[in-house]
Amino acid sequence: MTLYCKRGYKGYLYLEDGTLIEGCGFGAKGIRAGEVVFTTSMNGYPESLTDPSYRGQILVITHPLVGNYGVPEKQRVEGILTNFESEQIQVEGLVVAEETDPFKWNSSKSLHEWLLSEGVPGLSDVDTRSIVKKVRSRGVMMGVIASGYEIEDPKKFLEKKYDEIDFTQFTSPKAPIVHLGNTGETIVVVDCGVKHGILYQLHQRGFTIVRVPCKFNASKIMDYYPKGVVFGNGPGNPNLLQEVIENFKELTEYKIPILGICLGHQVATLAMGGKVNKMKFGHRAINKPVIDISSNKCYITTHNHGYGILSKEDLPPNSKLWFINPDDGTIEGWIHEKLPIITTQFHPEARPGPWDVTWVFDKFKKMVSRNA
Ligand SMILES: NC(=O)CC[C@H](N)C(=O)O
Repeated sequence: MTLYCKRGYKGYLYLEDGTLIEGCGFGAKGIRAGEVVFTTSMNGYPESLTDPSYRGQILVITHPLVGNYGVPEKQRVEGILTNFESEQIQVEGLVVAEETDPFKWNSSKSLHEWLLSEGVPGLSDVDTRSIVKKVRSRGVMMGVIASGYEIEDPKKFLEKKYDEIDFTQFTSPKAPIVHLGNTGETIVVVDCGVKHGILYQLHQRGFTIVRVPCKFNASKIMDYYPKGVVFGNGPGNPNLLQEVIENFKELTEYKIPILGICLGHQVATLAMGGKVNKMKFGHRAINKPVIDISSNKCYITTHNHGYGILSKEDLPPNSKLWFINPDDGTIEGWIHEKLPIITTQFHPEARPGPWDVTWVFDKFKKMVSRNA
């Protein structure tokens, strides 16, 4: 059967296990390598594609039709984006079953035009379910995506392994960035590639936010006289971030309230003596259940992680299990018993996803005012 490609060019996905998948190219013509991961989110592609945690990854969206509500114009509150998670597309490439032109009044461009304008290759008209089945049974693997080109020597692109690259060098700001609030209280956000959804939740609670480069040390952080510190999400393998882990440890000497989210939760775990390991294929979706052990309530939450605390034995000493994932038993959050530290592996800010757990930010605010 001949493939009709509406953008006029073909595309390919090569998987590390030797599989070659042919489809249609869209977005920018180009070839890129990355770890192939999938999300089962039904919506929220503007947020997912701009989430810096996806740096170094080729994202497969399992929802069968992507692009129908287009791409909005950027909107901001006090410099914080309210409808994207960062300034640019972060994924290395995008794979979908079908991409479509938009049918929405506030769309400024199509998914195709957006990828084109940002130089990101897309692949459509492929069986995304077969890719997911492979990734689920073999575990995540590296891949090469090509749009408008054939992949002649895929191995050439696969010399570097995702787990060995510190992607925060691409996603962390080079100098501090300030977003003013109205309470006079400052929170420092250690920004390894923080989602604007996290900044927005902090801003809504009145804090002035100082985003500092990922590797800022504890005394430089304390120079801002913060009331609390947030270690946010970010890309790649947390075990490579020794400097950030050391800074976290030093910061605990000040006994300042700390909230760790996703990569921040992993850094906190490693700093406090726990273990974080690679998962087989991770959690990426906007409908993942977590159980709050303290209340026995289940919440539906947003996830995007490929590493995690895989069992209770890997929790840091002196920490109390807070959230657990009932699907696979992995740890989704802990509370320190002696220091004011709380962490979540999931994303309490959602974006995209349900806002069931934004109360985690209220809990952090209470910790901050108790400490004031
Ligand atoms: N969203 C995140 O912060 C992801 C953390 C880490 N890069 C992981 O994949 O597990």
